[in-house]
Amino acid sequence: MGVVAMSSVSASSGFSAEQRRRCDELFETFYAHPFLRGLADGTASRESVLHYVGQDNQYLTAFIRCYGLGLAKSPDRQWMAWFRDNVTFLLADETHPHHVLCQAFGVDYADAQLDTMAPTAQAYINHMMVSGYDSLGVLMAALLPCPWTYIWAAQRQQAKAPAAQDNPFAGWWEFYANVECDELLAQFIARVDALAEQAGPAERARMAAAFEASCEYEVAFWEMAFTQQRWQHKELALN
Ligand SMILES: Cc1ncc(CN)c(N)n1
Repeated sequence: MGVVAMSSVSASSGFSAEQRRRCDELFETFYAHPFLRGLADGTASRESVLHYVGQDNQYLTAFIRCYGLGLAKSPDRQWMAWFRDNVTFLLADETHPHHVLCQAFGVDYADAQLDTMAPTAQAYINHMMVSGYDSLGVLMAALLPCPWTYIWAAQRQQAKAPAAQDNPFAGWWEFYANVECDELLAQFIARVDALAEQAGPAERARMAAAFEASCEYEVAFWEMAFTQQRWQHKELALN
C-alpha cells in the first residue's frame, strides 16, 4: 500500500472545496481532538478505543445501508457500479482499521461488538439516513465528511510525524493515509461536485447543510468515544 504525502484533493475547486473551506474550523477541531491525538501518540485508552470500535462498526453498517439508498437513486449503471465497489470496500477493507485497534489491546474483533447505540452514533446515523430520503446530491454531501475527515487527518499526520512502529495504532493511520483511500476520496469529491453542478440553489443549500452537519457529527463521534458516551437512563438497543 502506497502512502500519500498530501492529497491533491485539498487544493481542488468546486462545491466540495467550497464546503471544505467553510468547515475548516471543524476539520481542525477534528484533528486536534484528544481521542485522535491519543491514536497519534499511542496513549488512547482501552475503554475509549473499544467503545469507538463497537459504535463505529454499527456506523459503517449504516453507511453501507446509505449506499443502498444511493443505489436506488442511481441515474445509471456507472453510478451503481461505483456504489457496489464502495460497498465492497466497506465490507472487505474498512474492517482492517478496526482489527488494528482491537489487536492493540489483544481483544477479539467479535468481542468488541456492541448491540446498543450511543446517542451520538445514533444521531449521526439518523442524519445520514434522512439525507438518503432527499436527493442523491444531499445523500452524497452528507456522506462525504466521513472519508474526507479521516483521510485528510491521516495524510496530514503521516506527513508530519508518521506513527512510530511501536505505536499500537500505527496500522490505523497507515490504512487511512494510503493511496487507495485517496483515490476513493477524489472520486467521491468529483461525484459530489458533479451533482452540485446539476442542482438548483435550494438543493445545493441542503447539500451544504448536510455536509456541515456531518462535519459536526465527526467531531462529536470522537467526543463520544473519548467520554465513552452512554444514554443517561438506559442503553438504546440497536434498531
Ligand atoms: C464515524 C466515522 N467517520 C468516518 C469514518 C472513516 N470512513 C469512520 N470509520 N467512522
